[in-house]
Amino acid sequence: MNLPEAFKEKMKNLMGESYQDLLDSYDKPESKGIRTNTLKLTPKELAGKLPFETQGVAWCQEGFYIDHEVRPGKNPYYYAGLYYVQEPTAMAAVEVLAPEPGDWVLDLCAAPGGKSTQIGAKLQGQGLLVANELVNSRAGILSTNIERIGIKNAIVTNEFPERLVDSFYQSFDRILVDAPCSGEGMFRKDSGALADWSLERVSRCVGKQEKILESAHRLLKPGGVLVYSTCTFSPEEDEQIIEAFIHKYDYELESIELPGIDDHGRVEWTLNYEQAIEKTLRIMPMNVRGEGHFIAKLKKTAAGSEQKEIKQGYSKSRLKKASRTELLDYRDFAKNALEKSFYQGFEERLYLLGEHLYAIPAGIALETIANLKLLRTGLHLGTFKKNRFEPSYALGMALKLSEAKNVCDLKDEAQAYQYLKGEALNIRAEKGWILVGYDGHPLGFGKASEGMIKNHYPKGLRIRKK
Ligand SMILES: C[S@@+](CC[C@H](N)C(=O)[O-])C[C@H]1O[C@@H](n2cnc3c(N)ncnc32)[C@H](O)[C@@H]1O
Repeated sequence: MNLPEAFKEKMKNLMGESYQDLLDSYDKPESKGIRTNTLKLTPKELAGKLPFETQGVAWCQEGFYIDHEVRPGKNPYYYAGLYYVQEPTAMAAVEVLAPEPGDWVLDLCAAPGGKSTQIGAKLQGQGLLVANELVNSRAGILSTNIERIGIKNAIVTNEFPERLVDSFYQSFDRILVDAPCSGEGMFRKDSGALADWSLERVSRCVGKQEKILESAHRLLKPGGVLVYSTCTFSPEEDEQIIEAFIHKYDYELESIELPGIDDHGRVEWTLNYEQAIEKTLRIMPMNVRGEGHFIAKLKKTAAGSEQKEIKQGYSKSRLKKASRTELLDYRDFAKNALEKSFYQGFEERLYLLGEHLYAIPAGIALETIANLKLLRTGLHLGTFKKNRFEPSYALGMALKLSEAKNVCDLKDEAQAYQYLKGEALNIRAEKGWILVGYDGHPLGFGKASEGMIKNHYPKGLRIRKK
């Protein structure tokens, strides 16, 4: 691999004897992985269904290595949201974050959503996930991934991290900062990171990371956990930034124990020889089957001294509580198409954004999020069209087949592709909205009439060919 000279020189100076091992690792094939979506099934159930070989990932019970020839995005189970395609070492950061059902969790740099979907699965629908992404086009992809995985309790924002502080000052139990970085650990996998690399880029990344971490500090509850991760080797973006952070704010570094990874941050790569840096984790590609990462786990030991109140922006919000009459068509749909056990829990949390109906996550006060640029405010249930209610893709993916009254569970892969391509299905079913699934898991909605199921799979997601 053609590595930049300045990078090689820097790593040679830092790594000494093990430098050659790092160089050799670039000639090995990249590792590919998938992670089970435990909102839908167990790892064992998934492995039993897949048409390709899998091998467990030591540090993530839900993770599997797959052969580098396999194309996991080309399988109906992928579209059914049964797994997320994720590089195995990238699964480690959320294992360290270890969110629990009921937690309020913020993923500050979230797109395309590998770690957010992992957090969403660990929350099991309880608590709150705020997935934030600064770049608008990337935030759209994040939102679609969250929908495909079937996460009900997530808000997707498209903001500078500091803009979240007015709404969520010291609100989160756990925050992940999977920072934008110089990507040195991804050179094998991502030719863009290799082409863009320079020493100046490393310095620019440090500036961004410092700002993001400062916002994270203001957003985290006292006693809360902050996990910082990068996919780069440069000490400026790893050990040094964490050393400076714990010297500036009241945090303690916590030791990280992950099966299969036993390498730590280098105290000798810091500026002030902070011994606690040993508690951070380095994932180096010559020691582990996967790409390079750095992870630090920090506990906030004292409250911030700012006297900050959550801003009230309710009057500016376009989101409004839905009235009884506005909800008539939705209620008709819900009664006829869904099991009560699915929808009764969010009856009091129904909000309208224009013609779109959302069930916002429990515990969120509208005034706290009113001023934010929101891409998804919880579970998008559907859209009112000329006094009709049309269920959304997100709703289809958040349901179990057993929670819909009218269901067509396809067993044939060719028929599943027909649906995913946007074609009508020649199947006779009870008239009305019907949840179309493949092998026990939803793919999306259709509408049955006269011996046909009309396709309602979103146009933007349809696949062109098998
Ligand atoms: C390493 S990627 C995140 C990957 C993601 N966590 C995942 O697992 O799929 C970093 C993200 O930070 C975003 N970003 C770039 N500049 C940023 C900034 N100044 N503040 C916050 N996020 C930023 C990038 O657009 C990118 O999506």
